[in-house]
Amino acid sequence: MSLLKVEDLRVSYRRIGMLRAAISREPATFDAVAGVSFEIEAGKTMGLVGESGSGKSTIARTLIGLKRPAAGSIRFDGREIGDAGRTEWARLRREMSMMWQDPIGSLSPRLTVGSLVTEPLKIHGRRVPEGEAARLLKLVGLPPEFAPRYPHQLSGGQARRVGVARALALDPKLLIADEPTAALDMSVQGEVLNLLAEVQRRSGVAILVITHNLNVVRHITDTMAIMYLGRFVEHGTTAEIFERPRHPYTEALLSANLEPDPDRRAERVELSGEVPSPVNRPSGCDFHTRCPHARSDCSDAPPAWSAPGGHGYRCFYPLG
Ligand SMILES: Nc1ncnc2c1ncn2[C@@H]1O[C@H](COP(=O)(O)OP(=O)(O)OP(=O)(O)O)[C@@H](O)[C@H]1O
Repeated sequence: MSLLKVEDLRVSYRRIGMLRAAISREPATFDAVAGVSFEIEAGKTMGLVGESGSGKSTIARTLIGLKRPAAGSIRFDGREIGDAGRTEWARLRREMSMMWQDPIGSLSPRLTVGSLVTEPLKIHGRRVPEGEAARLLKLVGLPPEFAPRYPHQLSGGQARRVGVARALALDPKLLIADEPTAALDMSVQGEVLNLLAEVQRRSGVAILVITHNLNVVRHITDTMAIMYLGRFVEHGTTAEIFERPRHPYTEALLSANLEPDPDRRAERVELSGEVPSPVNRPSGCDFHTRCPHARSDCSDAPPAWSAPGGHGYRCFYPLG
């Protein structure tokens, strides 16, 4: 059974310029997430990939209850949570935890590492057992001597480790990691990804990784989805998508992000044009204005979602 099941999720924001919208009779809101469906099984890792503004953080904020869905369903551990009230969220926040971007900035500068990692227990009114800080630090490969230090005394990689320890303090079922390797050197990036994989093996936590870095996705995820303008353009197992991308946008991202493979994808696919805004979607396929393979009818109507054998994509003319 899936731990998290999201169906046709829509999340909207108010447009800027309400008065203009009112006069021109445009809708007052726009969909930053426009009908997204996915599942994550217990103990598995999914990657959510897309350029800035594609809606990744909006999905994360909705999953953890900071934003209400406009429509659709979010089932977590068998229960609908899209309409959960305050009391239920108090419980859910113990079971879903979020690792924010910006390792050092997201840690309170006045608390020691020891207090930071045990703080979630205190917030949820739990007793902090003797030696708990040392146990949590050990879980993320830091010695107990780190407990009295302050965030500004940590390197980027150590701050990430403290972020992971803090996120695991309440033994959550789902961990949402927003750009877990941002601003880290390549070698430290690898360490943090290995740490997440190791922590998952030991605790069985499911992980949703949000990133624009395809190397991160390739390294640790089982399944992945590629977002464009608030919709999935492709979704499937990570192995399948890397082996055989079907959507031209996925192909372009793969060719831009990864070391070129001399045998297969030697050519880099350059995308032309600006990323459109979800406030003013193009007609037809969202991607046709930048697609190197677009044909004249791609602007007529939006393509439907096809999912032969479970590997889904949204394109009239998928790659072979
Ligand atoms: N509070 C807000 N009010 C209005 N529009 C917003 C708000 N937050 C985000 N948006 C818009 O919603 C869309 C999706 O933004 P979102 O931050 O979810 O994208 P993202 O993929 O997470 O980007 P990034 O990688 O930069 O964090 C964008 O068009 C953005 O401008």
